[in-house]
Amino acid sequence: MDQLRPESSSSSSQQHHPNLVSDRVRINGAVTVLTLTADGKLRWTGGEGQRDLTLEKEVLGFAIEGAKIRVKTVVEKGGGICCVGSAGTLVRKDFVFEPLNRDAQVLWCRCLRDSLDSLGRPKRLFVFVNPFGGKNCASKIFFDDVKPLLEDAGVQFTLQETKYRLHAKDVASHLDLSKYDGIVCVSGDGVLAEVVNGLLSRDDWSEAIKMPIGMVPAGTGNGMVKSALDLVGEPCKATNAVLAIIRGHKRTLDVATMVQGGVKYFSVLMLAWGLVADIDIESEKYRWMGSARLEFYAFQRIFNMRKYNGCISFVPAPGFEAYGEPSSYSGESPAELNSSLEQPGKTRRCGYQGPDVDLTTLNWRTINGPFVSVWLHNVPWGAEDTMAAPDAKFSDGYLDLILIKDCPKLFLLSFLTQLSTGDHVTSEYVVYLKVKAFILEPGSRVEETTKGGIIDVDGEVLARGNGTYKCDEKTLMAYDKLQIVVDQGLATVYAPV
Ligand SMILES: Nc1ncnc2c1ncn2[C@@H]1O[C@H](COP(=O)(O)OP(=O)(O)OP(=O)(O)O)[C@@H](O)[C@H]1O
Repeated sequence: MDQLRPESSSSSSQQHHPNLVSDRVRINGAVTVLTLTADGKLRWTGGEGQRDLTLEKEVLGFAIEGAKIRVKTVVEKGGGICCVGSAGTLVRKDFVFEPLNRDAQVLWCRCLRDSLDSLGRPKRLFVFVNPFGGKNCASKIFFDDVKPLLEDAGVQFTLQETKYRLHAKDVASHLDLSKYDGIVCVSGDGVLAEVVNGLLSRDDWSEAIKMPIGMVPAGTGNGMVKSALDLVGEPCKATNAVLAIIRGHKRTLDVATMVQGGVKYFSVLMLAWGLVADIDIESEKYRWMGSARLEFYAFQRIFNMRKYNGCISFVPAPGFEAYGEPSSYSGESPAELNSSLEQPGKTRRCGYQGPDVDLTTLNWRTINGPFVSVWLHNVPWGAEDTMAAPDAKFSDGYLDLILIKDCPKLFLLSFLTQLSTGDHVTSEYVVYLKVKAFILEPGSRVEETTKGGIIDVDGEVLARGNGTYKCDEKTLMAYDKLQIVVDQGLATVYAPV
């Protein structure tokens, strides 16, 4: 047996990679040489010439079956060791080999185990499944696509179906995180936002928020997972999303802290006020239409275009200082913010209180309304078919602001159709810039001054003005001035790199 000692991972950067183990084994009844290299390649010669599997990319795990070893892999249909089908689609495929004696089997298992362990993949995951997200198919997605891959990879998981709104937040705020390597949301963006809010509400928030969060698309929007997969050109499919989690690659993600008085909310995806919020939230009336409700209601909003009074102030990112008029900080002073929850009789504040920056010293700019649409975005995609902010980055420390002050009604048609490509931001009616901090002062509709608008954050209603859809429902914040500051890379998500 040509066996070499396992070498440190630093050797993987060398050009010639020594073998961890190389030995004669039986594959499909024929004896051939199988080699595991120190750079993580499993290589053999079969009937069709030399074959190889990359541990990092294709191998999920392995299992002992009598004298054989079954290697669980995922390969592209039409490539790798699978022969038929359309390229780009990932399929599970087993590769079975039989070492020629018991000692060799033990050695193969040890080397495969050590190699897989050195990849730093998660071993224990806490999985949320929202059975009512999207088209109510999250449970099916979990059992058909997620569970088999986790089992192939030997990942232990604890499954929690969400039973009510904010259930994921409640669980994340109390979960014993020492038992898990990551949290997974088989859901839309709403549950992801709840998990982030739960983690940041804990006393140990600074450690808790480092817990990697994985996303599997099973909601209506799925903007975060679409953004993560699209960055590397992968399709927004459950299999690709689960593989990103199993492989354990991570990215940091900016978190926006929204504050109004003593009330806080942490956002990871977007804030919309005006056109986009109205379409997103008010189209709920037509939920029975399925996804067509958005287009249907968008037409109503275009031909009956609303404008909103109000004002926005922002701290521009370097290079965007020319937008708006210079102004000074008009939000609550740090002292005011602190005093709002520190009165006698109020409970002790726990959890993250937002970034510790002196907003009064920053370079504020202001734009006065009316506005057709105000939209802040943290990542490029707001939904699988909506590239809201093509220049947005996961952790650049800024939110992308997409602003329409005024425009012809018919422009909104092209605006909405161009959302699928991101071309809308190049329009003469759209202002597109990056901001570090933001103050929204939402006002009434220009045409019906007794009515206000809706503030939509990560797909949920943060605040509703008078006379809006479902305006009697309680919301976390009032339809009033609110302040947003971005924390660079505060959260961590599983994402292919
Ligand atoms: N069992 C439940 N009953 C009612 N609401 C729930 C339940 N579980 C989760 N939710 C709520 O559903 C909301 C949306 O969840 P999710 O993120 O999965 O989907 P989405 O894409 O954001 O929205 P959509 O519901 O439109 O698909 C979240 O606010 C969450 O709190």
